[in-house]
Amino acid sequence: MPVRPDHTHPNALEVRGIGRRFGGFWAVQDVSLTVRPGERRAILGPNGAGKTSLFNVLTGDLAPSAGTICLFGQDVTRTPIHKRIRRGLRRTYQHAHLFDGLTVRDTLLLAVAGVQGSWAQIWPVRQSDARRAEAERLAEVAGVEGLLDREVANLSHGQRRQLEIGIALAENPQILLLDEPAAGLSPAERPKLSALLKALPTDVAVVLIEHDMEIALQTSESVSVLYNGRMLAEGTPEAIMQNEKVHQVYIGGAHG
Ligand SMILES: Nc1ncnc2c1ncn2[C@@H]1O[C@H](COP(=O)(O)OP(=O)(O)OP(=O)(O)O)[C@@H](O)[C@H]1O
Repeated sequence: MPVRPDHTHPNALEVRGIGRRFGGFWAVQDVSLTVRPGERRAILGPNGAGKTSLFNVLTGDLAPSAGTICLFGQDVTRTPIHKRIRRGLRRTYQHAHLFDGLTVRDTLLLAVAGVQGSWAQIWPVRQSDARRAEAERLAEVAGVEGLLDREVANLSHGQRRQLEIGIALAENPQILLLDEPAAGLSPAERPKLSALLKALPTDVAVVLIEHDMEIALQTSESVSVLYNGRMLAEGTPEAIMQNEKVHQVYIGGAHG
């Protein structure tokens, strides 16, 4: 029988002593972190700090070499991706996973129907008024409501990133992991993404990997800084801005 996630638990995500080794090299080492329901947390760190590897372990894309992961108090360290999804965890990737030949509306309808991966290219989704309404609601949250009939191939880079966030919000996730949503955006597209992140539903915990310091600090209430696979510092955006160690390895120009 499926275990129902307890979404009233004080911690949406609890990570203890997580490590991930590639051969003899620890890409992530002894990382612990707690995220409350609805919290907005940024993960910063220079190139190669271990941010994406940590995300991959949290989602189940990669198995950890050490440590435990709990979602709403339930241990999911060895739980496969699709079951973590059922427990309310979603992610976006650094490089968009979208199908160019579909319209924005069809892309969101498929997400609402729970159709994922390459099935989305061929799956005949049954449309109902409820599904159409939900797809339109997601388009609005993601700021692509004016583009519903446009083919994905004809979206700008920024619009694709917004659509990805809309997809990730289908079926009301409780924890959203966003892997560099601002990567590759033009300076003009960045404020729009920042506004979209700030306007995400307040009950959804958002963990965001971001190189753009301004976006990360503007949209988050807490920040974790990784360096060489380890947690270097944690705190409010203000505390992180003033942290000497963070200045040395990250703000001081070490990031790419
Ligand atoms: N599959 C892999 N095999 C071997 N080493 C890997 C693998 N994936 C990541 N690494 C190494 O682990 C370290 C952390 O990489 P990771 O991509 O997690 O860092 P990151 O902080 O996300 O970097 P970036 O900001 O550049 O995306 C790097 O040294 C990387 O080369």
